[in-house]
Amino acid sequence: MAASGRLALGTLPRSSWVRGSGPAVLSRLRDAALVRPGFLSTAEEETLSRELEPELRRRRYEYDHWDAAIHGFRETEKSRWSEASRAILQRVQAAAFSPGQTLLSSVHVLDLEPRGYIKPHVDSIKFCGATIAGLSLLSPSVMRLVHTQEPGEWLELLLEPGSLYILRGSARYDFSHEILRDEESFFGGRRVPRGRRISVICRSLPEGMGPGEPGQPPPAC
Ligand SMILES: O=C(O)CCC(=O)C(=O)O
Ligand SMILES: [Fe+2]
Ligand SMILES: [Mn+2]
Repeated sequence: MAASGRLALGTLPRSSWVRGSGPAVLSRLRDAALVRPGFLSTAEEETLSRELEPELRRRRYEYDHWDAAIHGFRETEKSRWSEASRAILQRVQAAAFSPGQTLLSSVHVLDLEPRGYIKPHVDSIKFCGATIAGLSLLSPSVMRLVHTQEPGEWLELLLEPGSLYILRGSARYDFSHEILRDEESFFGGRRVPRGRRISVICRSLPEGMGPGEPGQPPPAC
């Protein structure tokens, strides 16, 4: 049963979802890089994918931008949501953001095809604030964080469908993040085969920028 399966997830240790180069980085990022497996019920996953599918299907997958961080993707910035999806996004906001943080008014929806992947990057500090929170749908994937100054320091997050990840503070500013391509998609010794993955990403505005001010962020963050 899906419901009992989801409950059981809560009893598994953090090491089932988060691996790292060592205990120091694991402990330092304990509150900065989080995964909440089973954050979405299967009904909520279906609500989101049903709503997103028609909008995504109108777009083409993009490839081969030599300087682009993301390959094999299509995306949209969505600001109008059904009531059911708004309730889900409110749960994300409550789980990931503090009451003082303002969110970008549109939510970033990214559809990676099975061969699609995201190269290491740090989200623009000009357009995105301290917190990034993402829901994963359809396919599991592995997100790797690598310290931008100390490449030996890394963390890997196993992102199952229905999970929520949160990157904030040091994990967001001092570490790059990437989504591994299918050939490299392992969580420790465990192969994590990549299929099509949709992510729904909420971000805070840079501190001191109001939601209605000029200089709204461009789609790519
Ligand atoms: O798909 C994700 O969860 C992350 C996407 C990402 O890193 C980005 O758009 O900057
Ligand atoms: Fe990113
Ligand atoms: Mn982006």
